Amino acid sequence: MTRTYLQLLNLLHPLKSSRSFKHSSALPTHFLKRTMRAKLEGDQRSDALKQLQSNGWKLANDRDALSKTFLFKNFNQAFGFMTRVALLAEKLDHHPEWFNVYNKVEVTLSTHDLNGLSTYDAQMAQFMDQCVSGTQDNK
Ligand SMILES: C[C@H](O)[C@H](O)[C@H]1CNC2=NC(N)=NC(=O)C2=N1
Repeated sequence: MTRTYLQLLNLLHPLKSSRSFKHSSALPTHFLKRTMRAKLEGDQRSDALKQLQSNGWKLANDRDALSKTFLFKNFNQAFGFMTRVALLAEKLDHHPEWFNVYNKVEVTLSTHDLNGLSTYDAQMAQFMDQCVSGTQDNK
C-alpha cells in the first residue's frame, strides 16, 4: 500500500497533530523551528554567555540552562513583564520555565528539544533584559 506524503509526514512527526498537515503541503512551522534550533556552541556560546552573565544571568550547576531572578516594584509590573515575554515565547514557540510570587519572577531558560542552551535561549534572555532596561520597544 503506497502512503501519501502527508501520511508519511504524520508518521514522521512526533506530535499527532494531523489537522495541521491535512491542508498544507508545507511542513508545519513548529516542525521547521524544531529542526532549526541550533545549540549554542564555541565562540557564539562564549560571547553570548559573557554578555548575559554580565547582566546577572547564571549558568545552572545541574544542567545546561541559564537562570536569573527579576525583581519589580509590584505584581502589576512583574506580570506585565511576563505578558510581554509570553508573547515572544508564543512567537518563537520557545517557552521559559518560570516562577512568580508577587514582584519576583525567577526564570530558567533551556531548550528542551536539545537538552541544552540554544540561540533561542540567548535571544529570550536578551529580550528580558531589554524589557527591564526599557530598551525594548513593543514587539
Ligand atoms: C512542539 C513544540 O514546538 C516544542 O515542544 C517547543 C515548545 N517550546 C519549547 N520551549 C523550550 N524552552 N524548549 C523547547 O525545546 C521547546 N520546544
